[in-house]
Amino acid sequence: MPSAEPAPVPSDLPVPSDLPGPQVRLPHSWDEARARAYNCVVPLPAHSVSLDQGIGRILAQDITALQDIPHYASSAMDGWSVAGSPPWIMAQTGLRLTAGQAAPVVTGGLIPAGAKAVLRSESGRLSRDEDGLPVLVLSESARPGEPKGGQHIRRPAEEASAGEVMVRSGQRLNPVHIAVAALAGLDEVRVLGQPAVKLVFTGDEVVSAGLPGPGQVRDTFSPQLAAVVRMLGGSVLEQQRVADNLAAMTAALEDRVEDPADVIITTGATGRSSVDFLRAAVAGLGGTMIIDGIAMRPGHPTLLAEFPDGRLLVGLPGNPLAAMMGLLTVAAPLLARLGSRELPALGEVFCGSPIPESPGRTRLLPYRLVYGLASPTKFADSGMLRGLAAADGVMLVPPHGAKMGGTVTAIPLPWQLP
Ligand SMILES: Nc1nc2c(c(=O)[nH]1)N[C@H]1C(S)=C(S)[C@@H](COP(=O)(O)OP(=O)(O)OC[C@H]3O[C@@H](n4cnc5c(N)ncnc54)[C@H](O)[C@@H]3O)O[C@H]1N2
Ligand code: MOO
Repeated sequence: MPSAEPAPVPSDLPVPSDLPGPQVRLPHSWDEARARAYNCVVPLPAHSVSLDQGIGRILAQDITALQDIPHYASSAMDGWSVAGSPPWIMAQTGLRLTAGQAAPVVTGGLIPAGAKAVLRSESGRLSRDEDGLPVLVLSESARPGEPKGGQHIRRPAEEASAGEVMVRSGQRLNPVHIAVAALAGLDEVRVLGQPAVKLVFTGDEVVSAGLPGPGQVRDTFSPQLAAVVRMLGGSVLEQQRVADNLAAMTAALEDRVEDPADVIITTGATGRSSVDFLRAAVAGLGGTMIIDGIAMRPGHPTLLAEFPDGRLLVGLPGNPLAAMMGLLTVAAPLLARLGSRELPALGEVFCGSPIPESPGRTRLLPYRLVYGLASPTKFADSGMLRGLAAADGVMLVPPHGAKMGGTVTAIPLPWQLP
């Protein structure tokens, strides 16, 4: 007898589409999802790091000179510290000079008290006076009037006075700023918090080298995601591949002391079929969904969840372009807020071709600017990357489409930002 009940779905097979098609309303519009990702967290606290760890970080406190820089008068030339007019007799090193005395000095060396100038070695020569005593005289190559008062002496506080601000808070620190911090007398700098990110890639069919066989695909995430996450302000702690099963994903998402990530970004397994185990792993670890599906294409399965210990998870779809669009929509604002930065600015472009409606979803289309007009690139299906590689930005086409010549919002690409 045929049963009235539907046949049970074997647990190892994908459930046929209960994923959102055009008829299913996804919980968040693109704008809502982006705002939610920014607003669901607070900035990580500022902290002190050693100077070498400070490069590239954003300064959370002015760098102030702890003493005068330089803090003593020093010579800018190899030669002699001198007082009064030539000839000079040699004084004992370390003692105060009186008029008519000189003492040898090297570049950077301490200028003795009483010295009025430095005579560089080319401009002086050792000689003897009428009594046969050694004296320093001007050489033939000395310039007229040399040495002038204060010549070749680096005065104290010439570069900064004690207490003077040398680098302002808010500055992204380059290597020279770090050298200035050392000059100011600091051993550490206080910087804004920076989210630490762990990347977790799924896909048993994914191969990381060579040519993939039938049913396999070459990994397009590990070569690029860490770099893009860094451009978005995250520091990448590690990248990990996990097998396509619940236990492996659960283990990768568990909190570990040796792996203190603020944010975990996963790729793949975002579908709602029984083989897509990401949601099950999040639920099993007591996680809460903050964003579970976005009315956008590609990238609609992108999710954002929070674990009970405060760690965040961004789940990106496995399709390569969809993942990048999820990254720009959810990870970019999340990392910006955690790192105390503004919500990344959006731009506007003029649309170079009419784009038909697509009810219920925002389309994210990589575009190229041609004569000032933005035209969608080719090769921009969800599973492709060529279109994004060639793009000048990504257009946000609203559900009702766009007219040729009309303005549309555009997301700048992280690798094209100044
Ligand atoms: N019945 C339905 N099926 C699917 C729907 C739907 O609405 N109904 N949506 C499709 C869309 S849209 C997306 S996006 C994907 C999301 O799938 P997952 O996040 O579960 O991703 P996977 O199934 O693991 O992989 C999808 C695709 O991506 C390839 N992939 C994965 N990792 C990599 C990598 N490192 N490098 C290159 N390519 C990768 C993987 O081989 C698959 O081809 O679901 C659709 N299905
Ligand atoms: O919309 Mo899926 O997210 O095509 O890639």
